[in-house]
Amino acid sequence: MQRISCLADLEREAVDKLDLNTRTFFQSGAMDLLTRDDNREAYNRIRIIPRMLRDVSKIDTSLSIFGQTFKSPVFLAASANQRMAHTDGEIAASRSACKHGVLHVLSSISNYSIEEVSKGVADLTESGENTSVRWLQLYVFQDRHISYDLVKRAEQAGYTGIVVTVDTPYAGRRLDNIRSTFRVPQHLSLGNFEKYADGMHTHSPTAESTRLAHQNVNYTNYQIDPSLNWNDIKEIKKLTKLPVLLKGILTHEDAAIAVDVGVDGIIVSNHGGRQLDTVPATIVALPEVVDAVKKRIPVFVDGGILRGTDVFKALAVGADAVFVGRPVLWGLTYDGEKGVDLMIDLINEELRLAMALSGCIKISDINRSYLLKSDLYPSKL
Ligand SMILES: Cc1cc2nc3c(=O)[nH]c(=O)nc-3n(C[C@H](O)[C@H](O)[C@H](O)COP(=O)(O)O)c2cc1C
Ligand SMILES: O=C(O)C(=O)c1ccccc1
Repeated sequence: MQRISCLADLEREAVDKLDLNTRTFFQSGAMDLLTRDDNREAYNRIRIIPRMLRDVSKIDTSLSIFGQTFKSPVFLAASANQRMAHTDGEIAASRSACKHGVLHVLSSISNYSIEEVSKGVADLTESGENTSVRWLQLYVFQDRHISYDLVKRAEQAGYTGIVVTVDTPYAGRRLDNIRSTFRVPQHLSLGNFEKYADGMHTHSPTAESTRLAHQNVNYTNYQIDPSLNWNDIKEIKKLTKLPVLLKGILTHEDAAIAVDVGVDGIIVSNHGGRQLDTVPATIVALPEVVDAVKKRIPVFVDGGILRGTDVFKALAVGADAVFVGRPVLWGLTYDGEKGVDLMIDLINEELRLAMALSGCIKISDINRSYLLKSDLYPSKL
């Protein structure tokens, strides 16, 4: 077997290992996969303009967000059901993030619960050598009490941010999942909802949706509330002192409203091309969001990031940091926690090299002057 040299190698190895059901769940995007694939192709169309002779013998990839410092700007995105990739699932991903000094976002639809993941990383933080920074990704369910309780549980379990996903009032139409009749394996449950399966919560995502998920009925709707709107975001802001971020913003208009209602951060995302097909690639949508936000709150981006140069380009446009989604699943599938370690090491090494070869010594050095201007789409402006 050849050595894994980059995240694309890791993807190939992982895809070879997975059964059709899981592989299709991980790889799928909405309809014709145009946005999923465009996320990657749009990075390929951007050229980096390098500068020389700047003593690049020491490269510093550290940064700070909401007062917390990180060793690298490549963070781990939330994805549902990570135990489908490896039995250690979300705990393995979170441990790997912790050891590498990067952020981990736990999905609401995780197999291990909010509390189990906190316990699962506790030994790493005891020595004081590592700090574990975890945010909770929040789906707002029709039974609001459940979502609000998840926020409280996250606070109590030491999570330091709430990421509200706003692009999923309904699940996108993922044709391959429909064709292959996707199912969540019987032995997996949704860790966060076990305590609500008591008959009191008629819309509990466990009471109904886990059963439905096992039967392949409406698998991703999970009682997510399609009535979610800006007033709910204000309510969530009142509910918690933690920073509240919106994930799934793609326009300067929504970015401006988000800042106005007091949101603490924006993740420019099209859900890895899994929601509305034919929306723009996220690196194309990013400039107008960055320009609208004017550095008042941090802006992040995800979708299609696979190489150090992709990270460099996103930061050059103005993202504070990026998230990788599927690469976490490829790492987990390949070798659990060690596979995620490998994924993070590879992309960080590529980022360091991209910085050195373009003459950027620290993260704050990276800006739009390192990109060929004509490659930066004006978007719809
Ligand atoms: C299998 C899978 C499950 C996902 N589950 C969630 C989820 O539960 N909540 C959420 O906000 N985003 C979810 N996402 C979207 C990711 O957070 C992220 O936006 C996307 O994967 C980024 O694109 P990338 O995979 O190209 O890096 C999921 C993505 C995948 C591939
Ligand atoms: O598949 C997804 O992208 C996703 O966000 C999701 C949401 C609910 C249940 C399972 C997956």
